[in-house]
Amino acid sequence: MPTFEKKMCARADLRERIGQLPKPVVLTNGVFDILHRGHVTYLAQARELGASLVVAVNTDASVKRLGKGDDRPINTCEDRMALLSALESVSMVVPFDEDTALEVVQEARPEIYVKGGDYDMSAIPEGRAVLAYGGKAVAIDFEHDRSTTNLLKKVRSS
Ligand SMILES: Nc1ncnc2c1ncn2[C@@H]1O[C@H](COP(=O)(O)OP(=O)(O)OP(=O)(O)O)[C@@H](O)[C@H]1O
Ligand SMILES: O=P(O)(O)O[C@@H]1O[C@H]([C@H](O)CO)[C@@H](O)[C@H](O)[C@@H]1O
Repeated sequence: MPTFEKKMCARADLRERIGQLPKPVVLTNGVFDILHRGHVTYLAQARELGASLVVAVNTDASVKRLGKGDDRPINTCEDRMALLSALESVSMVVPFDEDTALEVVQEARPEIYVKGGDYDMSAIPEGRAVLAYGGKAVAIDFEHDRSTTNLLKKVRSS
C-alpha cells in the first residue's frame, strides 16, 4: 500500500484518529468527483488556515442522492478518497454516507470548517454547528473557473 493511503480513515475510526492530528484542525467535505485545479487550490488554501486538513467525502450512494446526474459519481468513493489522500495539503480523508456532513462535524469538532465560496456558512447545517460550539466557519473564494460538471460537458461534446 502506498504511504499516502494511510491517510484514508474508516468512519468508525474518525474520533480516535482526529485526536492524533496537529491542531487546529480544518475540516471540509464534498464530492470531488473529477479532481481539478479549483479543488486543489481550494484545499491548499484550506490547509493554510490550520495545522491539519481533514476531507470528508460523500459515499457513492450519498452522491446519487445529491442528484448531480444518473451517471455520477464517475469515480468511486474509494478512488476519490485515494486521489485526495495523495495531495500534500490533505492530512486525512473519511467517507460519509449521510445527506450532509453534519454528523462528521459533530463527531470531529474541528476548530475550523471550510467550504468553497458557493456556500453561505450560516445557511448550511455544518457551518451552523461549528459556529454554535465556538469554532470558525470560512468560505473560500473560487480562484479558478472549473467544475466536474463542466469538464464532463467538454468531454461529452468532443
Ligand atoms: N473552482 C473551484 N474553486 C474553489 N473551490 C471549489 C471549486 N470547485 C469546487 N470547489 C469546492 O470544492 C468542494 C467540492 O466541490 P464539488 O465536488 O462540488 O466540485 P465541482 O467541481 O463544482 O463539482 P460538480 O460540478 O460535480 O458540482 C466544495 O466545497 C466546493 O465549494
Ligand atoms: O461537493 P459539494 O457538492 O459541494 O458537497 C456537498 O456539500 C454539501 C454542503 O456541505 C451543504 O450541507 C453537503 O451537504 C453534501 O453532502 C456534499 O458534501
